[in-house]
Amino acid sequence: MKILLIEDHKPDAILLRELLSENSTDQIHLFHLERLGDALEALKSRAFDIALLDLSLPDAFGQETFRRLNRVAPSLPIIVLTGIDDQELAMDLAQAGAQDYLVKSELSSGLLHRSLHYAIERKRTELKLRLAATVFESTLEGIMITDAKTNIISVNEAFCEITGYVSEEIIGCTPTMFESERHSKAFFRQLWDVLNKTGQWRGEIWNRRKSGEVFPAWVNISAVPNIVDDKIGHYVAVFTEITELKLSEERLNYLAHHDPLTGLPNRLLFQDRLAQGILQAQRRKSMIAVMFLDLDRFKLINDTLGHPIGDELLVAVAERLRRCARETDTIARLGGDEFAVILSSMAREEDVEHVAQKIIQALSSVFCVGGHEVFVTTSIGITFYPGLNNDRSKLLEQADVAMYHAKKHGRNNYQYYTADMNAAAYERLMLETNLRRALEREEFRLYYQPQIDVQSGAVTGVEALIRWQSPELGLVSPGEFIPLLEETGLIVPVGEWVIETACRQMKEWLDAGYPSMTMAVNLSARQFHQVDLVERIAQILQELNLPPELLELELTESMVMESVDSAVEILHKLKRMGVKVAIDDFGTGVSSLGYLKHFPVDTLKISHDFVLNLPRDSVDASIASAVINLARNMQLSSVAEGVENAEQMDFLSGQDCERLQGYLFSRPVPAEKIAELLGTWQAMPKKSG
Ligand SMILES: Nc1nc2c(ncn2[C@@H]2O[C@@H]3COP(=O)(O)O[C@H]4[C@@H](O)[C@H](n5cnc6c(=O)[nH]c(N)nc65)O[C@@H]4COP(=O)(O)O[C@H]3[C@H]2O)c(=O)[nH]1
Repeated sequence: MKILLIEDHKPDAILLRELLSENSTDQIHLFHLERLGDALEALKSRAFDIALLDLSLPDAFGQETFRRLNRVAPSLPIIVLTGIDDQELAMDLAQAGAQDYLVKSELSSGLLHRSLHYAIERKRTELKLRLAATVFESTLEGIMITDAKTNIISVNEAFCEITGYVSEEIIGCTPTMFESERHSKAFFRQLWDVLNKTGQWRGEIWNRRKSGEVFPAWVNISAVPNIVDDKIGHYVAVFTEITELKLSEERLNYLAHHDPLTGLPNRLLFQDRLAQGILQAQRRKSMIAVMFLDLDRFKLINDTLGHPIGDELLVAVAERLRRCARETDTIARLGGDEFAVILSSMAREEDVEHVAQKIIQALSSVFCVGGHEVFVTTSIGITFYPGLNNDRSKLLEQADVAMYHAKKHGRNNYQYYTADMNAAAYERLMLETNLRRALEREEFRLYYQPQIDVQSGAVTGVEALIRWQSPELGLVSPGEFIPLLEETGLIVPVGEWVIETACRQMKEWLDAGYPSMTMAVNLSARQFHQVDLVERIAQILQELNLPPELLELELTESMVMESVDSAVEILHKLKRMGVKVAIDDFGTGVSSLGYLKHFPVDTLKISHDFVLNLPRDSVDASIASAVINLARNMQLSSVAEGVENAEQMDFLSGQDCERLQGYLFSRPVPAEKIAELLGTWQAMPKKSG
């Protein structure tokens, strides 16, 4: 024990030293100083367990002596040494924080040792309590302490702040004063059960503030046993208010289920409501209707007036739609300009007709958006549950298919899903529906198949071949969807996308330092006769700063023969621009060789139908060599496609076909693979011979 003795009276100091050394079980280190100033200085560099302080020193006297020492060392226990007449003063000092006082004339060794131990212990407890009180008052968590009967005996400042009461209004009451009525009796029963069994309960409780507002808090309640009998003496509840947390949780939840633009439920919430609606319809033996709406001409408005106006229009449409349905119905925005409605608990099918008409009517009046007056109409598809097909997962699809029927029926009308929209017709319609969206959703991909120059064995060109990466159907080949694109006219925008994407790709390869190659792109009949085709191509090439001769457009004979005059005109325009033209599948069509000389084309492409059985099939062999010869004589290039084996390759290169294309060299592959191929191909030996 390290003791600081501050005593100027030498005999007293000697006496104390002697008493301390008597009967001591502790190791005593006594550090004796006669002046307070010296003691204060010593405290700066040394630590002591306790101080024994005489109140009359040469440089300090009375209460002041204690106060100065206590101020400098507030955690040091101090025992005051007094004379017999100073007892009153000593008691005052005990009040001010001294741990004990000893009358010098009454000192004994035992008393001194007991007092030292007691003083040190008391100071330690006092410091601990003071720390606990500081924590209690300064913590951000609200703390409430009750007795065993749940009468509140203490609350901290934070608790008052959270609840809005002052402590006097709370003390003596029970926690029921905060009840929010958000929890059942069973909830509290279980809380008490757990608390009494385990001594602790943690969870979320909604309470009520003085203002009446309810708020959520994370609460940790501990049962504190009495020291004496180990029975529960107090309950301590610590409250962390989580209103902010709850709000952000609710906000996140809202965002996950709503369309941020219109505030309407999104597809996820729609599906959820649909599932609930179906269950309810089953229970109540009632009916629900699902409507699928798409705005006619929205894309046009969006493209011409810009996206911000398009967005404004969607918000206005959502608002009008909201007014057409009841509280219990759901109106959702599925994406883009597509909306869906669930009409719940319908008594009769005719009710839906009424709503559909109301919607058409509501949207038919002019919209004023961004200073523009615009008109939109809507096509609506309707289906029912229970209905023709009780497959719940197909309800939205059925309404979607019916909506396309409405579009086909001249838009601005509604159609019910009917049985004849199923099976093949349904499949086809679904395909069409999905194809319509594929471009917007960026589901088309271009694959590239290399063309090998027979002379050098190098890749001198690629053919761009479209694929559709459909989320529902997987990777679809063009044979399955090009005819439908043609039929619906969608081939025009899709074809333009193909040209642009292929050109961009070529530019990328050139910029990356690969040798320049021909990019062959298929054109469809409808695209070929598109009025601004040549201008569009010129624009794309110019924008990308690409040499036009690197683009080779593949046409079929029938496309050119369909209307020869206009075809010749277009071909001349392309020729003037410098773009190359190949006749695909040459020999399979109806072209008269006589016409060929009028057509400014650059390449004849031999169909894989003729390549397939080379060289054994003598008819195919003579057609293939005739086409190659014809090309050579007319100074045209020749390409054979569908080369799958070495015999075919040998025959064709033997006939001096210029370029070969087929699985023997590579299947059509994504662009990255071509880059890889180009890296290795140049080093490959020439294939023929
Ligand atoms: N059996 C066999 N087949 C081979 C071999 N090498 C290549 N092929 C396939 O033969 C087709 C050649 O294209 P195509 O005659 O222009 O015939 C194309 C073309 O007419 C059309 N097409 C493809 N992409 C487009 C496009 O972007 N626009 C238009 N309008 N039509 C396209 O779809 C047709 C089919 O395209 P794909 O399915 O990609 O089929 C491609 C290709 O994958 C081989 O060694 N053996």
